Order: sequence, then structure tokens, then C-alpha cells
Amino acid sequence: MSEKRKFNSIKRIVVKVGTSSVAHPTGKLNLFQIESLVRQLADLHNQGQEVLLVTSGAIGTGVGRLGLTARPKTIPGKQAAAAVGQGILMHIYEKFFSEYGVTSGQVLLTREDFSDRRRFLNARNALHAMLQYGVIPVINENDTVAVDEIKLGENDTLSALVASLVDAELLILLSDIEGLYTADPRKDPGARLIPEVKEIDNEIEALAGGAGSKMGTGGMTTKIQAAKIAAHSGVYTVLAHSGEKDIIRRIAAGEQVGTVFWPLANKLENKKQWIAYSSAVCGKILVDEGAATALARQGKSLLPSGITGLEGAFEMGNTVIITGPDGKEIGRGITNYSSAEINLIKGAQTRDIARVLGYKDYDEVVHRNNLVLDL
Ligand SMILES: Nc1ncnc2c1ncn2[C@@H]1O[C@H](COP(=O)(O)OP(=O)(O)O)[C@@H](O)[C@H]1O
Ligand SMILES: N[C@@H](CCC(=O)OP(=O)(O)O)C(=O)O
Repeated sequence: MSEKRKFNSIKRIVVKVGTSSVAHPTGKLNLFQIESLVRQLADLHNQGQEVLLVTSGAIGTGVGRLGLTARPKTIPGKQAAAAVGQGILMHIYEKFFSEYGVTSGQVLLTREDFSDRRRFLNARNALHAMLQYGVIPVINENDTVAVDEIKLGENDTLSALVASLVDAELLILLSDIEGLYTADPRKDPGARLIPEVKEIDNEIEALAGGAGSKMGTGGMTTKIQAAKIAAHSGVYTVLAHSGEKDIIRRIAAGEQVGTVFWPLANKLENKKQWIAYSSAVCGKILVDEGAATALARQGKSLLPSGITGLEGAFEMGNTVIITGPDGKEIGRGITNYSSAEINLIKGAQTRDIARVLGYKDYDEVVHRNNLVLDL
């Protein structure tokens, strides 16, 4: 028996709609669907809930308006399509929200708005201010300026990062599928819907296949990753079909539709959420067995004596991955020393740091307060 979902006391909700939900396969907007989504969001807003919308569809809509037969392969082609499509998309959202008496505002984010701590805090302040003014933020990746190498590229991850950024309690991922199935139902007619996921383990991750249509990009893999980020941030995720009648209203009322992913009982504190999922990884520190055990099992900080090597060039304050002798990630954290400094002090005792470097700002290379394990 699945437990009753107690969503009625939830104050802040992030809703994500995929390309397949806002655009027809022709690349033209699915106006019926968009209007229905907007009506439900406006109604939640009228009930006093704070709602943020993350919407895909800029590139798909641009492709339709430009009369192209497929998504452009080149970066400038995608950027141009997004510039055209984002305007059309926002125009329609603004029109429908206004008709329902609600003010919306466009927010276009890039990966750096998450990875750079100052920009991250700026984005958080801007979104909180919008919510305070009673505005529904309509969010997408800034596809026209973000080139592929630095892009998130799909909005499942973006929506989970937004949910973590604003401390939402519920993330609703709306797609062209009823929820998570035991296999991709487009390929396996015997696949069964999984109504509830308490913990996203390897078995759950292995169920995910790629995108279901030529419009979608991430498929189920990125939705499960998004649910994982949300779970670590203390946020429920519900995955459901955007075309089902009154789907948002029903989910928010706690009805058992789609697949619900439960948040972890021990959510990461805000700074650790940022280290784990938003900050840019700048290098790797390799540690020996003793250090691996001390970090993973004894809650210790990383000292220079356990470090055997490193990869990449990084500065103090950057995020680094820490790997054990088997090459597997133990965790990631913010380093107190640069790669050049660590090269000099690796393997040394803490008392020798000052002698080797000529100064000692910290005993620990990565302090446990800035370290996230078990991702
Ligand atoms: N285990 C699974 N359960 C459900 N859907 C799956 C699974 N594996 C792969 N998929 C596919 O994921 C698709 C949804 O992802 P995607 O096409 O990226 O949609 P969106 O544009 O809404 O983000 C579904 O249509 C389905 O074909
Ligand atoms: N930012 C992109 C989203 C890319 C995309 O297709 O995402 P999704 O449909 O959610 O898998 C856009 O607006 O086209």
C-alpha cells in the first residue's frame, strides 16, 4: 500500500513541462495544453501557493516557426531557433497568465548561474523577490547564449536545481508519459507503472531509457537524476503525464497519480546541496585506503597525509572530486588548498604543512563541513 501523499500543506512548488508537452510534433505550440497548465498554476497561485514554472520548448518552437524539418545540428542553428522560439513561448504564457489575472516574469538561466556561488545567490534573491511580488517565474535555460559545452541541455536537471535553489517542497515533472515504468513502455508493452519510489538506488536508475520522441532530449535518465537531486534537497518529485485532466491540481491535492519519489530523511544542508549538484567540479584528489575509510565511515576531514595524487589544475575554494584507490568517487568538496600547493604537501603530516609551504592556513585540505559523501 502506498502512503497517502500529504501535499496540501505545501507552500512552494516547481512545475516542469517538457518540449513534448508544450509543442506538437509539428513544432507548433500545443495551445490547449499550455492554457490548461497555466489555468491550474494560476489557481494554485490564487490558493496562496507559490509556483515556479520551468518550461522547455524554445528550440522546438523555433524549429517550427523557421519551417525546419528537424532540430539544427549546429550550435548557432540551435541558438537561433531558441531565440525565435523563446519569444513565442513567453508571449503565449504571458497572454494566458494575464487572462487569468496573474503576473508572470521570464527568467533565463545558464549553468554558471548555478556553478558560481555569487551568481547562485543572486539568482535565488531574484526568484525570491519575484515570489514576494506575487509573480510566477517562467524559467528556461538561456539557450541562445549557452553553447553546448557549458549547457545543462535539458530542463529536468534545471528544474531540480531551481527547486533546490528556492527551497521548494514539491517538484512536478510533466511529460508525455504517466510516470516511471519498469521499462520504457514504448519498447516494452508489458512495462508496469511504479507508483512510488522511496529511494533512488542502482536498480531504479537502471530502469531509465532515453527520450521517447524526437522532440524530447533527456528521457527518463535525466528525470531520475532530477528526482535524486530533489530527494537530497528534501523535495518530493512527482512524475506524471501533462495531458491528464487537471493533473497539477490533482497532484497538489495529494491524489495518487504518476510516480512519487520521496525526499531523503536526512536532506543535505543548503551549502552542501550546492557543492553536490550546482558547483563546477575543477579537479580530482586521489586518496589512500586509510583516508577513504576516515572520510566515508568516520566523518573525518581530508588531511594531506592521505593524499596520493591529483588531477587537474584548481584553486583554493574550487570543488573537487575525491576518489579512493579503486578510482571510485567517495565524495566531493571545497578544497582549502590549490592543486599546486597539494602537490607539495601530499603525503605530509599536518604539522609539516607550514615547513613545506612556508605558511599554513588550514590543517585540512577539505574540511568535513564542506564535504559531501554518498551521491
Ligand atoms: N522506464 C521508463 N519509464 C517511462 N518512460 C521511459 C522509461 N524509459 C524511457 N522512457 C521514455 O522517456 C520519455 C519521456 O522523456 P522525454 O521524451 O525526454 O520527455 P520530455 O520532453 O517531457 O522531457 C517517455 O516518452 C518514454 O518513452
Ligand atoms: N531549453 C530547451 C530544453 C530542451 C529540451 O528539449 O528539454 P526536455 O523536452 O525537457 O527534455 C528548450 O527550451 O528547447
